[in-house]
Amino acid sequence: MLQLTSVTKTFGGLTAVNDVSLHVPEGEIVGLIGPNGAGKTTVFNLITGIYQPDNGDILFNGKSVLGKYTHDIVSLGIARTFQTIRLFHDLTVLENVLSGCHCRMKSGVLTGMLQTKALREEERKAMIWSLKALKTVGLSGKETLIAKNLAYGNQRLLEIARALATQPRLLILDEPAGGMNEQETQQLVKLIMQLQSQGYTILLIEHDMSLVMKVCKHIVVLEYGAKIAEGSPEQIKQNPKVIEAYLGIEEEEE
Ligand SMILES: Nc1ncnc2c1ncn2[C@@H]1O[C@H](COP(=O)(O)OP(=O)(O)OP(=O)(O)O)[C@@H](O)[C@H]1O
Repeated sequence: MLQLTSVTKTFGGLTAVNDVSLHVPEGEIVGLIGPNGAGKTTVFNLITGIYQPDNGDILFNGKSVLGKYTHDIVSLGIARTFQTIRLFHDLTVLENVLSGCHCRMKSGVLTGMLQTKALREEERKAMIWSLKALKTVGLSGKETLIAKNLAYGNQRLLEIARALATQPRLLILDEPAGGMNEQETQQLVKLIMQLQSQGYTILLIEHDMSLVMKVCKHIVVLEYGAKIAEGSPEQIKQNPKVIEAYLGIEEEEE
C-alpha cells in the first residue's frame, strides 16, 4: 500500500532521513522505531506532504504522492495523528471529529449559502461517520464535552477518531501511547488490533516497546536518519545493531 524508496531529507547540513526504503503492505501494522532524533517524525511529514524529499519516491497504492498538498494526500486515504496532540481545544468532541469529515465533502461556499439538499445530505453522512468513529475509539457519550476537558488519554483517542473520520485506508499514528497510563495503553493496544481487523493499514511510531512488540508484525528501525534494521519483533529484539542503538542511549543518559 505504501512504498518509500531511497527517501532522503536534509535540513541545512543535517540529514534527517538518509536513503530510507520501507514498505507497508495492505492490512498490516508496521512499526517505525528508533532513538530520539532518528528521523521518524520526519518520515511521517514526508509521507503526508508537509515536507518534500530531496531524493527518492513515496508511492501510495502505486502512485507517487510527491508534490501533492497535504489535503490531497488525506483525500487519497492517508490520515495521521500527531506526537503533540493537535485538537481544536475549545470545540466539542463531536465538532473535532466532524472537522475530519471535511475533506470528503464536496459542497462549496455557494451550496453552503443556499443550504441545498445535497449539502444537508453530506452533513447527515458526516454526522453518521463522526458518531461511528467516536464509537470505534470508545468515546460514545462524550460528544458534547469540550475537547480540552477530556482526560489526556481520551484526547489521544479523539485524535484517532478525527483521523478515522477522514475515511482513510492508511492510518499513521505518531506516538499514540505518549503520556498514557498503563490502563489507557492496554486499551490502545486493543483499539489498534481492532482497527486492523476492520481493514485499516497502520504505520506506527511508538517509544513504548511492549506496545510495538505486541501489535506490529513488521518493525523498521532508524538511527541518525538511516534504516539500521527491519524484521519481525523477534528479529528486532535480537538484532545487535538495534541493541547497540538503544543501549547507547541508556549509557548516555546514565
Ligand atoms: N524542520 C526542521 N528543521 C531542521 N531540523 C529538523 C526539522 N525537523 C526535524 N529536524 C531534525 O531532524 C532530525 C530528526 O528529527 P525527527 O523529529 O524526525 O526525529 P524523531 O525520530 O521523530 O525523534 P523523536 O523520537 O524525538 O520524536 C533531528 O535532528 C531534528 O532536530
